[in-house]
Amino acid sequence: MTMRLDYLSIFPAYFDVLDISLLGKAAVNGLVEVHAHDLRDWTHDRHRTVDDTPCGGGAGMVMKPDPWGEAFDEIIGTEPDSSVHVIFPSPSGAPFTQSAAQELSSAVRIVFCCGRYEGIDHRVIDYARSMWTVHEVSLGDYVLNGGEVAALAITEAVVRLVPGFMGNPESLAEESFSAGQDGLLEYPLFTRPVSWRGLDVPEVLMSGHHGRIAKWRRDESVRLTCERRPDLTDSDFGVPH
Ligand SMILES: CN1CCCC[C@@H]1Cn1ccc2ccc(-c3n[nH]c(N)c3C#N)cc21
Repeated sequence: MTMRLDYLSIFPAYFDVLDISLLGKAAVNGLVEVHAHDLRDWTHDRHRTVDDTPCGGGAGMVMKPDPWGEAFDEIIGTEPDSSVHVIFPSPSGAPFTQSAAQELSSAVRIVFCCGRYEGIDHRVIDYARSMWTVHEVSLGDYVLNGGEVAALAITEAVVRLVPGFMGNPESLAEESFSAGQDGLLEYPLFTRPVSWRGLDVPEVLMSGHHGRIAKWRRDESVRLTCERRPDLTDSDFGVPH
């Protein structure tokens, strides 16, 4: 089943990058289908206006609802369909998580609505909620200038989980935040040369003793998680005292 991805933005060129790397290969293999759209194509004035001053006053400009509605009609349609997932990146959205990426990886259709200025007229989101499955999500607790970078990050997190996308699906199981890692951060990685600029690969990893290697890796994951992400340690991971 091909996953169709649509991107609505006043900077559609942001999504040209999706033609390269693994994502480009996935498109070639028919796993995903990518369509980027210029929101200004649904304006009707000479200046192709997409914004206006905020009702109630305040700084900056707000994105007008009209172009979004007309773009929705043409790109998605005018009939409700809960199988269509519409994503609004927003600093006030719910944190985007690996489990959200996992859920979205089985979607047949995802439409990214990339706002700019101060944001999008809220009625656009309300209308979308009445028609499709809407996700207002945030990439993290910092401010970007628009939703495009978030849409790209979410795309990569989702598409890499689509069955058939990754050459070796087993590699997904050992990653940070994946279910198989018990919510722990990934352990440190090493490869050859064994000694580099006076720095050596931990001896245990060269021992060939799989049990000891597994214990070292688990201990390192617990140590790193306790140090860097105490918020993920909802229980005592048997932290070595
Ligand atoms: C700067 N400007 C005035 C303050 C409010 C935001 C606005 C810019 N802006 C407009 C649309 C839009 C969408 C997402 C984000 C965003 N920022 N940080 C995240 N984690 C984001 C996500 N995901 C920012 C956006």
